[in-house]
Amino acid sequence: RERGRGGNSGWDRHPRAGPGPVALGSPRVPARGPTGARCAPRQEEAQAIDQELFTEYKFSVDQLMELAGLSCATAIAKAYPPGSFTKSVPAVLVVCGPGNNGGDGLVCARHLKMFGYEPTVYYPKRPNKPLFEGLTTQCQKMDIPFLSEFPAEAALIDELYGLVVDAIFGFSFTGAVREPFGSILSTLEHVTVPVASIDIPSGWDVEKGKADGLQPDMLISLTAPKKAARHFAGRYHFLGGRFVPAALQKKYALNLPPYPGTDCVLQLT
Ligand SMILES: NC(=O)C1=CN([C@@H]2O[C@H](COP(=O)(O)OP(=O)(O)OC[C@H]3O[C@@H](n4cnc5c(N)ncnc54)[C@H](O)[C@@H]3O)[C@@H](O)[C@H]2O)[C@H](O)CC1
Ligand SMILES: [K+]
Repeated sequence: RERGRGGNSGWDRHPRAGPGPVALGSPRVPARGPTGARCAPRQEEAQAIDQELFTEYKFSVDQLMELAGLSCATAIAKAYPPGSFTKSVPAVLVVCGPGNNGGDGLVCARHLKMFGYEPTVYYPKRPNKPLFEGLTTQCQKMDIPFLSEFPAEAALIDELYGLVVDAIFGFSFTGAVREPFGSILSTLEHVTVPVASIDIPSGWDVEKGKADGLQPDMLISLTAPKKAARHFAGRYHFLGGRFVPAALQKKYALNLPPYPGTDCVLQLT
């Protein structure tokens, strides 16, 4: 399947409410919306908002991760409904990293299973913490397989799966990619099935992006699109993580576009 190039999502210049289902293969053109919005947290700012949600607003990580992962599965179901897969089953490979982005991936995998997909998880570096152990057990108890090795060839991923979820790194990624994630990302850069990245395309500098790095077909920005999102050129850009209280949005001048109705995601492009 050819991966779309929808152009820069332009969310920072033209944020909008963009409800409605998406047909695979029909890239959407960003609508013109109100200008002057500023919803591009820098890396430290994204981390500060995250911390404030925990320390001042007394949310727990589990709560926010559940909402983040649910947003990701919901956005995926809108862009790639199970019936749009060309394979006999809607098989999805979810690649999870060592931090909270990886936790979002585990939650996303669980909800994808609930939505009728056949997710498989690859989770090579598992933190020794009850939260991640619990999320792993939940997936295992739901008959979600965990791979013991990453497929060596991109072609094998293309053959077995119709979609890859990139939950390797989020807003705390810095420096050069360390193994085993360097090899994993090199393989993922060559797959032809769509890649959906959670929060930030893994391996990208959180602010500057990475021109020769992973180029996902979908980006699900959580809380607010990060600075690097302006370099996203895939077809689908969604906003998820509808949990930032109005006062916090105001404090950081996030100027987020309104979510439609009771939806937990908003399509930006
Ligand atoms: N407030 C929200 O919007 C929420 C966002 N969530 C998600 O959490 C991530 C950020 O999670 P965090 O644990 O801070 O970091 P990461 O997952 O990005 O990664 C940290 C992890 O990665 C390792 N690491 C860092 N750099 C490298 C490198 N160069 N090579 C190899 N490994 C690296 C580091 O050691 C850590 O182990 C955010 O993006 C959202 O996806 C939460 O779900 C809560 C709500
Ligand atoms: K990611």
